[in-house]
Amino acid sequence: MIGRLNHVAIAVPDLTAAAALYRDTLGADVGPEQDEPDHGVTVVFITLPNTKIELLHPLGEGSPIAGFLEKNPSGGIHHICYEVEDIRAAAARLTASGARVLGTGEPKIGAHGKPVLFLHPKDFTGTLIELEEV
Ligand SMILES: CC[C@H](C(=O)O)C(=O)SCCNC(=O)CCNC(=O)[C@H](O)C(C)(C)COP(=O)(O)OP(=O)(O)OC[C@H]1O[C@@H](n2cnc3c(N)ncnc32)[C@H](O)[C@@H]1OP(=O)(O)O
Ligand SMILES: [Co+2]
Repeated sequence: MIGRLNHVAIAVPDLTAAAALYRDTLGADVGPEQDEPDHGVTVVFITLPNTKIELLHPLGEGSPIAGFLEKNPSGGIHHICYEVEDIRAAAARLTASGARVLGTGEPKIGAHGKPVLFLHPKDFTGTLIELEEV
């Protein structure tokens, strides 16, 4: 069911500083800041030869990553995103296996304009998993 690793997301306390670190210190290909109000975050994508890094910062009230940054004030790896061919079939299979699909269970459109869903970290070895339909 899961395919390629689409991205690894890092929550950061200062998005501009983190983007500059990847651009200037690590010499990476760093994209622009992208507000994603429907997800309560601002993101910056860093394109690597074999996958992407997604820098995340809270946007607005009630951001789903605010609690994570309170617990990890320096930032930290927030989630990993795997690609799937059919996100609704994947969600149904996962729910049937007893895993929790977060939110309403309906996919939202993510930062790449594709449907995404999230799986509860407590069901997957303490790791927040995002699925993106490609
Ligand atoms: C623009 C879209 C973009 C894209 O790629 O397209 C994105 O990726 S958007 C990313 C931001 N959106 C989300 O993360 C949505 C899904 N996340 C959530 O719904 C919450 O973050 C949730 C429910 C996973 C955690 O929320 P919160 O921290 O407020 O809840 P709790 O404190 O009750 O946490 C429960 C339990 O889980 C542990 N936890 C929380 N976050 C993580 C994490 N990122 N990785 C691992 N574990 C996590 C937390 O410590 C609690 O554990 P406990 O032992 O009970 O203390
Ligand atoms: Co993501």
